Amino acid sequence: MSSIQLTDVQKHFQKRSIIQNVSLSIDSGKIFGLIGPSGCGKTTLIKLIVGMLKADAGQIEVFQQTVPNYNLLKRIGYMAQSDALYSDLTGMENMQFFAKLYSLNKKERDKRIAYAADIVQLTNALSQKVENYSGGMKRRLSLAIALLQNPDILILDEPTVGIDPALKLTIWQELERLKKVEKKTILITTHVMDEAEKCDELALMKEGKIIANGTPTKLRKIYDADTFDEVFLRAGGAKT
Ligand SMILES: Nc1ncnc2c1ncn2[C@@H]1O[C@H](COP(=O)(O)OP(=O)(O)OP(=O)(O)O)[C@@H](O)[C@H]1O
Repeated sequence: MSSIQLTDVQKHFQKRSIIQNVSLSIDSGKIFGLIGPSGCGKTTLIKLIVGMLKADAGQIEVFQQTVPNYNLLKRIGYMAQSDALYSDLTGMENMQFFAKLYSLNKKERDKRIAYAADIVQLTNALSQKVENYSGGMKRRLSLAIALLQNPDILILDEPTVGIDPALKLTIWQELERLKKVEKKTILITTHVMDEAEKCDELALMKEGKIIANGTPTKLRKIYDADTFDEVFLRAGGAKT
């Protein structure tokens, strides 16, 4: 069953067509990767799914409900590409703020904050002000906030940028666990080709269109490529 369904979605910015007739179905309980060159429209597509942008044409449904829909907000955890954090507050204060926004009660709040901080290994840094965090720490805090409300769908825009390989591994292990054990649906954008390999399904975007989709194995076959770097380069028209 699909959690996210897009039908002929279009979006323009100042008469420039950014998303062109995109149709896509994302199954429940899968990790779905959106890949493609910088500027191809991945973030725009994600913002349309979250309901932060309105499509000019087409239909977007999440759990069979048309987006935007207030009831869906609680069911979607969204991690944006640019961190939306309060830099003069501590990590803990940021987490508390968002947990209250999601209407979690005190007991749930404490439990979810402890869980999310542990996953991104920020427990010991929660008393520091965010203005003193490194770029990677801010990304980790943003990811923790997306995990806070225990959403059915996690939408993560380049979640592992600036995060070291060991922690990246931990985060991927948790994403796998969330998928397998908690049956979450995870939509992720990435430029990192070894992460693309870890997704169950992928959509390859170019200039606002989805030019191929399927499992990593299928995409490698389509582009007659051994690695995902090759898929990416060949899809972009590069001669390899
Ligand atoms: N609010 C906006 N107004 C005008 N143009 C925009 C706006 N947001 C995005 N764009 C343009 O839309 C195109 C797609 O941008 P988008 O951020 O969706 O790409 P992306 O694939 O996520 O890129 P990256 O991988 O670099 O994050 C770009 O050319 C960008 O400049």
